Amino acid sequence: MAVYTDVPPEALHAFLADYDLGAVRSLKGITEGVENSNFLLETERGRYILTIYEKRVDPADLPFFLGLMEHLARHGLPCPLPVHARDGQALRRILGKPAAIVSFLEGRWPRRIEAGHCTALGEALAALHLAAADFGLRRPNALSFAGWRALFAGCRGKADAILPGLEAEIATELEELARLWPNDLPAGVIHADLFPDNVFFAGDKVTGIIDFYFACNDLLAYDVAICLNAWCFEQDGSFNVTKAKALLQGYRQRRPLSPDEVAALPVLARGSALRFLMTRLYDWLHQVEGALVKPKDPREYLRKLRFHRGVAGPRAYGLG
Ligand SMILES: Nc1ncnc2c1ncn2[C@@H]1O[C@H](COP(=O)(O)OP(=O)(O)OP(=O)(O)O)[C@@H](O)[C@H]1O
Ligand SMILES: N[C@@H](CCO)C(=O)O
Repeated sequence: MAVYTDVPPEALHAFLADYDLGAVRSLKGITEGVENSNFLLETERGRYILTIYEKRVDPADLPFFLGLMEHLARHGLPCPLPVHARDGQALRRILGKPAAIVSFLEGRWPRRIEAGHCTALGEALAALHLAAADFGLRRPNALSFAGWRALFAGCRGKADAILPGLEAEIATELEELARLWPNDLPAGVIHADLFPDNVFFAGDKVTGIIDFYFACNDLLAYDVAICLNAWCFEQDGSFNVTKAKALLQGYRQRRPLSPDEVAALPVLARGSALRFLMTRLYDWLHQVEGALVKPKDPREYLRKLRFHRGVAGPRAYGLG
């Protein structure tokens, strides 16, 4: 459930008075998502999403996120287009909190992932990387090594309650990855959280890419590795090489991967698995009493991490 802020009609009317969106038809809270409050807003002009940014998003990052969505949408990517108020600003305030209105995107995220979704996803991801190449703002990845170490420090002495030996395993992994991490691969703006619930489809066609609130500058192939983790494992934990092959083929059709990027995939996939293991572990161990959001299982990402640690090389992902 992600509606943390209640919007009384008077507040909505005062807020919308600064836009050219016509009269309000309805405002409905959207229960999916966890970070922000999202509403489906219908006005005389059409359908929009109103997002109120809650505590976990740093307001200083919002110009990057909104600017990136606008840049990508203007380059033909199916991303939310921020709506500017009459003063020219897309980032405004409602009830004392930062807020923005963006265009509504059609389609549904896939509940059952097929290889065809993975091909289209790969193409869309490569298109995003290419289109973002001339985006002017920068944002370092807060969830890279320093971020992982900070999360780990916050879990010290508690991780083994989830699985005996987990703390030592993470400590070793952090050390190994720091030693193996490639620093000279092509870098640029990445989405960094392109999970199935952030990609809308109509059939096999991508109609929407949302949730840019982890986007940042990092290695482009790291974004591919995030998608391998999020899209190519089955419910029973097995890795589906057909889906991985489809994803990589789709990506490479638009943006070829260099031999060094291919060779680095197992390490990047380990790092990406560790990133989601750490955020999930932290959230699991710091659950707020009475919170409406059920934390996601960190063990899913531990299993993925172990899989990538065990692969002999990039051939495991269907690359010849
Ligand atoms: N532009 C859009 N068009 C259509 N639906 C949208 C759009 N943006 C968001 N939604 C809907 O709102 C839901 C929540 O959005 P989102 O995933 O961005 O929430 P969040 O709380 O910011 O993120 P998180 O997934 O990290 O918790 C989505 O699953 C989708 O149903
Ligand atoms: N996609 C993340 C949560 C939101 O960023 C996860 O599955 O852990």
